[in-house]
Parts: sequence; C-alpha cells; structure tokens
Amino acid sequence: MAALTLLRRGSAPARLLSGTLNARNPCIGATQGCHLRRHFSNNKILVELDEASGVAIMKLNNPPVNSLSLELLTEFCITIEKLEMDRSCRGVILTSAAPKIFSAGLDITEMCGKSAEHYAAFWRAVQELWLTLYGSNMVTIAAINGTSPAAGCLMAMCCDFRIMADNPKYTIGLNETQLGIVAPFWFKDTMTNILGHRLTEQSLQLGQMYTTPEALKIGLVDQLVPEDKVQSTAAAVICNWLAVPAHARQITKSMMRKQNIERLVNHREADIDNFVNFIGKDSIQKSLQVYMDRLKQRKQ
Ligand SMILES: CCCCC/C=C/C(=O)SCCNC(=O)CCNC(=O)[C@H](O)C(C)(C)COP(=O)(O)OP(=O)(O)OC[C@H]1O[C@@H](n2cnc3c(N)ncnc32)[C@H](O)[C@@H]1OP(=O)(O)O
Repeated sequence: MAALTLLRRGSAPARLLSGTLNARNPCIGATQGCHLRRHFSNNKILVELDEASGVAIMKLNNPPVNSLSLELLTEFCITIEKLEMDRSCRGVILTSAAPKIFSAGLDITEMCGKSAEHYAAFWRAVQELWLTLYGSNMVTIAAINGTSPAAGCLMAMCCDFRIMADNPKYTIGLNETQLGIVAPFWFKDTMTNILGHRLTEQSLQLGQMYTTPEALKIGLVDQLVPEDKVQSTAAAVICNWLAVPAHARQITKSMMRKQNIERLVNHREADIDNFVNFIGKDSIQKSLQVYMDRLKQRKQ
C-alpha cells in the first residue's frame, strides 16, 4: 500500500469538508480546558491524541537511541495512517521519548550481515516511512529534542516545521558519507527543497552534522528554543498552522511535494534493487562494520 496521502487525497478530504465547530481554529477547545485525550501505543511508538485540539503527540520509543529498526518503521507507518484516518486528528508533533536523542537514524544492524530479502523488506519500509510522513495531509511538526543524524534528520525534514532544543551537544544532518554510504535521491531531494542545491551538495558530500546554531542559520531547523520549551513551542506553532483553512494548506503542501513523491513512487522498485545491490557489497558491509565498531569503542 503506497502511503501517498497527498496524492491520494489531492483535494480536500471528506473529513475536513464535513467541518467541526472549531474548524477555523482547532486549538480553541484546548484553550477552553475541554481536554479529551486518547492514548494509544504499540511497542515502539507512544501516541497521545488531544481530541479538543486535534493534535497528536507521537513519541519515538526505541531505547537507547531510537534507531529505526524494521519493527519501528512498520509501527511508525501504521500509526501515521491510523491518525490520518482519524477524523479527530489534524496535526502531529513528532518527538522522542529518549533523553538527548531524537533518532540515531536507520538501525545499522538491519543493514549488516542479512539476506537480500531482508534488505529489500527493510528498504521498502524506509521508503514507506518517507512516503507516509512526507505525503501526510496532516500538519506535522518536528520537536527535535536531541541529536538527529541521517534518517533521523530525514524524518525531521519531512515535517512542515522543525523546532530544536538549543543544546550545544545536539547535532543534526545527513551524515551518510561518513559511514561510507550514499543518501538516496529522495533524501537528497528532501534536503534540497529545504536548503537549496549548493548547500545540500556540500552538506551531503561532507556528511555534515550541524550544531544547533548552524542548523538554524542554514534553515535546516526553523526555531531553536530552550530544552524545556520544545513541547510547548511545538504546541503553539501547530495551533497557528491548524488555523489556516485546511483544504488550502493541504493543496499547497501537495503542490510543493508532489513532484518529489511521484519520483520515488515511479522508481520505487529500482531504488530497492539499487539499495540491495549496494548494501550487500563486501566493501560497504566492511565500512558499516568499521563504523559500528568505532561507535562501540568510543564508550571504552
Ligand atoms: C544506500 C544506503 C543509504 C542508507 C541511508 C542511511 C541512513 C541512516 O540513517 S544510517 C545511520 C546513521 N546513524 C548514525 O550515524 C548514528 C550513529 N550513532 C551515534 O552517533 C550515536 O550512537 C548517537 C550520537 C546517536 C548517540 O550517542 P550515545 O548517546 O553516546 O550512545 P551510543 O553511541 O553509546 O549508542 C548506544 C547504543 O546504540 C547503538 N547505536 C547507535 N546508533 C545506532 C544505529 N544507527 N543503529 C544501530 N545501533 C546504533 C550503539 O552501537 C550502542 O550500542 P551498544 O554498544 O550495544 O550499547
């Protein structure tokens, strides 16, 4: 099932056309103290949906570093699809349940020493995450409360707005080349739409991880706030986004993202073949192993 919500629902979806009392300002209910909260979680994702505001807080919960395993990727897509179908949900704040780490990116162990079938299933799930999140009709805000390399950064870049904790220890970026691997074209396209061609080229070639002031300066994140203000700022920002007429905002989002989404949809199988061939190479397996060994040695 291709999770192409924006393309599937190119015009305003029925659930929004049906309207609600607070359709113009969905945060009114929340400020009036009318809180109907629903909690649901699967193994790796915690969700709290406030029906008054229409906002779900979605927390990645895969300790110690929220690496994106096949299980987490699958649960992530199911959760977004579920929220997308839920009439009472119109926006998602994506954040981490782990202290200091938003997400360590793809689970490297899923890309080491496994079969070609496993690599293909894993990569399909990574694609699905991107299609689901980047193509979501909902307002999506990344509340980046920790370091966020590679696919962690990609997840944040898929969102409509990025708020990051202003902590000198946190970094964010697409560091794939540092692992000896190459970010695929749709990672590159996502970053290019945010940073522009020149900066993306430099950033990808160097596998650059940015400090928080650097990330703000180049526009990789939209706002820096003190660590204890990340969630409250995200809640305030999402209210502003939800106050815009939904159908107009959604069509605009679709217009801006459609080309990138179609590109992956049209080349999905070739992209999987490419990944499987690339990641299965002895030299690439060696690079990943060296990288993992270095990570472990840092601790000793
Ligand atoms: C064609 C191919 C394209 C593929 C595109 C790839 C996209 C990706 O996302 S690749 C993944 C890139 N991620 C990274 O480079 C991050 C690596 N991790 C770190 O830099 C650090 O772990 C940290 C900054 C995220 C956290 O540091 P710290 O709090 O000091 O925690 P540890 O380093 O001690 O890590 C704890 C534990 O977790 C393991 N681990 C860390 N990252 C990953 C990961 N991405 N995948 C799998 N496992 C990871 C780490 O090895 C430690 O394990 P143990 O030693 O067994 O405790």
